[in-house]
Amino acid sequence: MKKRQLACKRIVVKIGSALLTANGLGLDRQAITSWAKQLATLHAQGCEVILVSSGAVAEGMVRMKLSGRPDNLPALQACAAIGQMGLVEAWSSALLDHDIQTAQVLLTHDDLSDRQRYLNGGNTLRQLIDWRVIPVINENDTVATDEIRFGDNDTLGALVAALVGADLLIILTDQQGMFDRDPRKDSNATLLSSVRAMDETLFEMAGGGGVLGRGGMVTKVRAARLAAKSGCPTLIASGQAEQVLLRLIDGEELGTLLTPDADRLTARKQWLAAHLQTAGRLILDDGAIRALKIDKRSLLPVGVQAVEGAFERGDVVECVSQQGQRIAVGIVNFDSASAALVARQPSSKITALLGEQNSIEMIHRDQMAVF
Ligand SMILES: Nc1ncnc2c1ncn2[C@@H]1O[C@H](COP(=O)(O)OP(=O)(O)O)[C@@H](O)[C@H]1O
Ligand SMILES: N[C@@H](CCC(=O)OP(=O)(O)O)C(=O)O
Repeated sequence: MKKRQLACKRIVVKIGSALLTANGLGLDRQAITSWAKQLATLHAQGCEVILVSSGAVAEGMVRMKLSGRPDNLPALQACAAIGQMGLVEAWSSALLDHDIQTAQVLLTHDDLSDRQRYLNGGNTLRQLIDWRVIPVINENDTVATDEIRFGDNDTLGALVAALVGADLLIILTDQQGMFDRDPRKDSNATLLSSVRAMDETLFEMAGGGGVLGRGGMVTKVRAARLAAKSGCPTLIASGQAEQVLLRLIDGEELGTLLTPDADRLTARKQWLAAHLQTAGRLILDDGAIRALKIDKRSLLPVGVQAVEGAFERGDVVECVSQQGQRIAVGIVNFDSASAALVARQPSSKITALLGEQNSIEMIHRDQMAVF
């Protein structure tokens, strides 16, 4: 059997409302048990898994015995708050059966567009991953208004994949994958096996969602394009297919693969180069250059000899050798004054110098492009 070659050390798995909520009858606990078992197998194989799970509103509706989705915002948000309890409880107990801890992470669009909160969110997720915890992420529906909401969790999944530098985004839904037209409307629709995420014609084939889902295939294509910009491929597949996650990770040609045009490193470099102006420079010693170029590690303050320019936490800075040779660019975790204070200092001294910090790295590996 032909197999796909996919990197899958760090994966984001998004499970949609249409799939999770057993046709509007509340959470499908049997399905959750099955996905949790597959996630546990991947976890045991050393995979780092981040889950983006919808279903709060649908579960809230069932708990409140509502026959339809509320059409006013406070009722919708209240439903999400009620249902989110059931959602995290279901995932937490299903994964705990495999001795895996979970963490609830609720995000809004604002959290990921503000550079400080973007960095904090990324650092927290990385800490959870390092502790081998599976984060269970959803939109923070109780505070999200139209201006700040993602609306669908496909977009959230893609932004999380970019945030943590995932190797792969898997979107599980109620169809076998992406078809050349909506299979719900046309039984002659053909399943696409592999496409370029940036192919514009995909939008002509992607339709809207069902009663329970929010975005349909359009938001999944948009999500795949967002993920592709950070070099991450997306798989869209049926959550109902037997052992779907294990088979996808094994490379079986299930569902639809949406491929990025550039690999992760190139994409990250392009993104850093295109979107952000460098605001300052860090002069590195030889040990730090070796750590970045050969050991592929994060940049620690101890290897920074000097700090040039005025920058804020979250700005992009250039890392250069003492001879001025460009080594890397990346998003810095300290402002220039703090960076100057901790430069040349061991990590153990950082809290004493700056107080409790969200991160002790000057630039995290995931936020850096090395030349
Ligand atoms: N080209 C297409 N291929 C597959 N599904 C499509 C396509 N266009 C529209 N859809 C619809 O998208 C739906 C899945 O999206 P959605 O209802 O938002 O689910 P989810 O909650 O899983 O995100 C499918 O049930 C299908 O009707
Ligand atoms: N945040 C919402 C999910 C939004 C939603 O349904 O998105 P999707 O699964 O992409 O169709 C909830 O938990 O109900």
